[in-house]
Amino acid sequence: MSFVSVSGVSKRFGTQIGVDDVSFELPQGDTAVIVGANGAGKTTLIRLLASLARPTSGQIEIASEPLFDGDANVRSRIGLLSHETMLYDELTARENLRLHARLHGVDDAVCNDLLETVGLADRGSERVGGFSHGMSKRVSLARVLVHDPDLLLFDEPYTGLDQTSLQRVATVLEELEDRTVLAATHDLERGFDLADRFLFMNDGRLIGDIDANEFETADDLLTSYERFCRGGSAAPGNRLEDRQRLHGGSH
Ligand SMILES: Nc1ncnc2c1ncn2[C@@H]1O[C@H](COP(=O)(O)OP(=O)(O)OP(=O)(O)O)[C@@H](O)[C@H]1O
Repeated sequence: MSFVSVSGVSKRFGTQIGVDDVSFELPQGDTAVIVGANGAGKTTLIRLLASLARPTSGQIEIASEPLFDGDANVRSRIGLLSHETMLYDELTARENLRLHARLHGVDDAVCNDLLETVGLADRGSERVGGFSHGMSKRVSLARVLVHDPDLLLFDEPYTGLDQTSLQRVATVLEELEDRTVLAATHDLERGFDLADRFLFMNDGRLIGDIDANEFETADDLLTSYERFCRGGSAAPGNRLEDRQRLHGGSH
């Protein structure tokens, strides 16, 4: 059964199209990775699912509840990791997590566990304002996990990270196996390690929705990405002729 249902969703900014008539279903526990060139609509789609923006048209349902104009509690089942850290610089890492835990009525104890998970157990008493980008991102990731959301949204989770933070973030994301995850990334190699499915976007449109098993290697994914997202040509799909095209006719 679908946990996320996106049906005919468009988002316009005046005459500018952000997302154009996008539809897909995501079953509970699946991870879909959104790929596409700059301006393809990835962030806009993530923001719509996080209910930070309202679609111009179309419907979004989470756990069979409408995301807009329905029970607002559905929003507490969503966690977003975006470009903004959503942290208070003047508070310590642990205080930031505790504040979020209290807002969601979650026991504080989880905060220390999550600092451990993101590799910052020994830095929890330091002000976040003094942290590097990578460390702040790791605290943000811990914050997103505090209330144990059912749907996790990640917008470019790997961008600008040092190797230690990159490795840690990648490991945490790969271990979220039972969660429903939608992640937008330009990092095709890490996206390949994460995805059950790939959503290819171009000019706001969903031009392909492909099972990760269709790609044997990250290079296969890159080839398709170059062909469909950069070239902006025909949409890949799950039909046999598309598969043959994606794999150069070898399957
Ligand atoms: N607030 C806004 N006002 C006007 N246009 C916007 C706004 N937000 C996004 N857009 C436009 O919508 C389109 C999709 O943008 P979006 O940021 O979703 O793309 P993206 O795939 O996330 O790109 P990137 O990889 O560069 O982050 C772009 O043409 C962008 O200029």
